[in-house]
Amino acid sequence: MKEPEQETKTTEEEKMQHLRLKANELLLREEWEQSIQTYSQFISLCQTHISSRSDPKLQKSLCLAFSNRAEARSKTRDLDQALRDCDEALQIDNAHIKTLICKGKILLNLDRYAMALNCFKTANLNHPSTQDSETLNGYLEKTKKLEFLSRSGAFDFSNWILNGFKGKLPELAEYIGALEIKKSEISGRGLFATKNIDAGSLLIVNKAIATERGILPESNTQDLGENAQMVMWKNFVDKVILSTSNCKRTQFLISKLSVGENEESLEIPDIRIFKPESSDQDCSYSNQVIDMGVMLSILDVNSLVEETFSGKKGDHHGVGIWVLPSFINHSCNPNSKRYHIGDHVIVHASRDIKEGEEITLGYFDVFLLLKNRNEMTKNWGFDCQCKRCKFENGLCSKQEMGEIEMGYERGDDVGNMVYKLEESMRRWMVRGKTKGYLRASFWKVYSQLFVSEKMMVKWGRRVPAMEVVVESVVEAVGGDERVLRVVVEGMKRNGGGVVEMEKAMKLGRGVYGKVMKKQAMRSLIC
Ligand SMILES: C[S@@+](CC[C@H](N)C(=O)[O-])C[C@H]1O[C@@H](n2cnc3c(N)ncnc32)[C@H](O)[C@@H]1O
Repeated sequence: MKEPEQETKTTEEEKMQHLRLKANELLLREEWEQSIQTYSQFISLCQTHISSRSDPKLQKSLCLAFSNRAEARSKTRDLDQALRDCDEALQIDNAHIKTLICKGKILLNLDRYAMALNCFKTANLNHPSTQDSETLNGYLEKTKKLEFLSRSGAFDFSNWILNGFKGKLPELAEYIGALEIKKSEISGRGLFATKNIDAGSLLIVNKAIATERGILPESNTQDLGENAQMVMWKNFVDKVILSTSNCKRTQFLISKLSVGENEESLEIPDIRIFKPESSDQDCSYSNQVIDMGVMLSILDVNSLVEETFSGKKGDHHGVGIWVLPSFINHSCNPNSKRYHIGDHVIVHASRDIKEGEEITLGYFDVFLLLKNRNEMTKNWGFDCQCKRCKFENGLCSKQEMGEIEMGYERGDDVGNMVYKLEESMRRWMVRGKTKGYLRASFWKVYSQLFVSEKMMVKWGRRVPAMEVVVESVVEAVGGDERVLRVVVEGMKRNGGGVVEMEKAMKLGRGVYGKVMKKQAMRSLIC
C-alpha cells in the first residue's frame, strides 16, 4: 500500500502529466488561447507543488512547456510575454533548440535582426545537425541577409521592376540612413541629415506598426464610399491598439509621436531608439497605456495613405502608421519622396541634400498653386511654414501675379503665360532656387509648352530652355515623375545622346531612388 505522501505525489504527477498532454494536443490543434491556459496551469503546478526543481526530467518538461507557451503566445501576437517565456526556457537550458528558433523568429518579426541572428547562430552551433537543420539554416540565411541590408541599405529591386512589379516582393529590412532628430524651424521636431546625401540615396526603410487595406467604391454613391472608409479606419485603429498592447517597445515608440498640438514643447527623442539593433536598455518602457483620445490624435496626425512604387493602385486604398517617418515635416519644396512596398515605407532623397538640412516630404502634390496648397495644408490641420510658401506669400499682393493666376485658371495660351511669368520674375528680381519655386507652381503650363512642338516653334526663343527650367524645378522641389516624363519626351524627340540619357538617369534616381541597376532604371524611364 502507498504512503499518503507518496499517494499525493503520484496524484500530482498524474495531474501534471494530464495537463502536459492536454496542452500539447491543444497546441497541435492550434487552439492557442486554450493551450496557453493549460500550459500556464502545468507550469504553475510544476513551480509550486514540486520542490525538486533539480529533477532533470521535470526541468526538461518545464523548459518545453515555457517554449510551447512562447510559441502559442507568439501566434496570438503577445510578443512581450512570448519573449519572456523563451527567456524562462533558456534559463533552464540555454541551448534549447526549439526555444532558440522560436525566440529568433519573434525577434525577426520585430525587426531585431542582430538579436535574432544571435539566437539562430547559437542554435546552429549547439545542434549542427538535427531534424530542424533545414528550417534553421533557412532562418539563418534570411536573418544574415536582412541584418546586412539593415546595416548597409544596399537594397536592389531590379528583378522585381524588370518583372513588371509581379511575383515575389523584394526582400526588405528596416534601415536608417545618416539622420538625427532635432528641433525644426518648420514645426516641432524634424529629421535632419548628418552628412551630405546624394539624390536617390535611401534615408529610411520602415515597417508599419499596422496597415489596413481595402477597395473603396468609386462613389456615385457617396455614402457607400464614406462607410467603407470608416470601416477601414476602425479596423486600422483596432490593429494599432492590438500591436501596442502586445509589444511595449511599439507602445513606447508610438508614444513619442505628435498629437499635432504644442509641438514646440515636445521631447526630442534620440534616433537610436528607433534602430533595429537598439537594446531594450536604451528605452525606458512604461506600463502606462496610451489614452484612447491621445492615440486617435496620434493616428490622425501621423497616418499615411499608401503610395505604390509603380504609381498604379486603382481603387485599392491603404492606410498605415510608420513611426520614424512620422518625424518628417511637410515642405512645399521637399527633398525626399516616399513609396510603399508591402508593409514597408521607403523614403529616399529626391535631390542632393546638404549636411544639417532638414529632411522634408510633400504630404500632397507640391506642383500646385499657392492657394491650392494652402487648401491642402488646411485639410491637414496646419499653416505651412515652409520657405516656398513664405516666399510665394510675399508675392501674393503683386497685381501681375493675380493676372497670371487668373490666366492659369482660364486656360490661357501656355506659351504666353510662361513668357509673362518669366518676365515678371525678371522684373521682381527673383533669383536662384526661388525661380524653381514659382516654376513648380505653374509646372502644368511649362510642361504643356515643352511637349508641344508647335508651341515651342512659336515661343521657344522667348522662354528659357527646358533644361534650365527642369534644373531649377528639381533643385527646388526634387525629382518628380511628371518632370522626368517631359525630359524623356524631349530626349526622344532629339534622338537622345549619352549625356541626355545620363541626365535622365540621375533624375530617375531622384524619382525612384537608388534601388536598382541601370537596366531596371532604363526600363522605368523609357
Ligand atoms: C507627421 S508630424 C511631423 C513631425 C512633427 N513636427 C513632430 O514634432 O512630431 C505632422 C505635424 O507636424 C506639423 N507640420 C508638419 N509640416 C509642417 C509645415 N510645413 N508647417 C507647419 N507645421 C507642420 C503639423 O503640426 C503636422 O500636424
